[in-house]
Amino acid sequence: GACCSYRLRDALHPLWQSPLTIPGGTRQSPINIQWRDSVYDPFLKPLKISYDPTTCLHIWNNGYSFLVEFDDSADRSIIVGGPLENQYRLKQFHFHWGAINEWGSEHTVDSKFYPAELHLVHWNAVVYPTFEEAVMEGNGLAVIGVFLKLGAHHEGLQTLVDALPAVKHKDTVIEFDVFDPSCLIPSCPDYWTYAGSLTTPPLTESVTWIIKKKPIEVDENQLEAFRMLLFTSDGEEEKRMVDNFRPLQPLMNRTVRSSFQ
Ligand SMILES: COc1ccc(/C(C)=C/C(=O)O)cc1
Ligand SMILES: [Zn+2]
Repeated sequence: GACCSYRLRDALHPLWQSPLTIPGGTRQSPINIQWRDSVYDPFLKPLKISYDPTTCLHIWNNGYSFLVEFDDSADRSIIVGGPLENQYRLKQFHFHWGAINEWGSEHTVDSKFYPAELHLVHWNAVVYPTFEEAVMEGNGLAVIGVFLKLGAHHEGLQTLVDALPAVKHKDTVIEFDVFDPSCLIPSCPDYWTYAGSLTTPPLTESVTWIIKKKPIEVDENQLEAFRMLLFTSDGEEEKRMVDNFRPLQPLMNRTVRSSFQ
């Protein structure tokens, strides 16, 4: 008789019970950045970062990471230049990290994981009226990725680390009203850039990624502070917030460009 066709279920990721791969996705993130395959683009501009520390609002444990959110009702904290055609407004930043220092970043460089990765999420308020709409558009978002490596104590990060016990549980928030995220971005101007996606649901293919070549250094206590956060709400059985990174996605028909030779 007619053989029945089996539809393989999309592999589900334990963290968010959503498919690991977006059906038909051609520009998913994160990816491995093979340094020797990246192409130097002399037309790439320097990235210009202008943040107003007083736009900082609060820190929120959303059950997947901790987000530091900003007032994006005006062009007060913006980035422009680099691969971008418009200026983009800072909305929030967050991190991804591992249970141990051997892994934790989302992107890898020549298949090497860093213990953590910072994402500064910006949206194109020149073209789109709201963040939610920009999330759905190919040129809607720009995310700066910064690798964290184990090393010296990071003074600027410590003010953030000191606030984390107050957002230990999912859905807790603490006011955090002056912070300049540019202290978390290496002064070295070198970056890679490629067209990709969000790495948590809705996983939309709306991100111009700008991945800084140089990592920042943080110490063991600071990484451990991330690992004492919880995925779970107060009163639930405690699950440590660790390994909140998405698996690597296929490069498909994409080129990673570098701003440096
Ligand atoms: C509209 O809902 C959204 C949820 C998450 C995100 C981000 C910014 C995800 C990520 O960082 O991968 C955007 C919109
Ligand atoms: Zn992220």
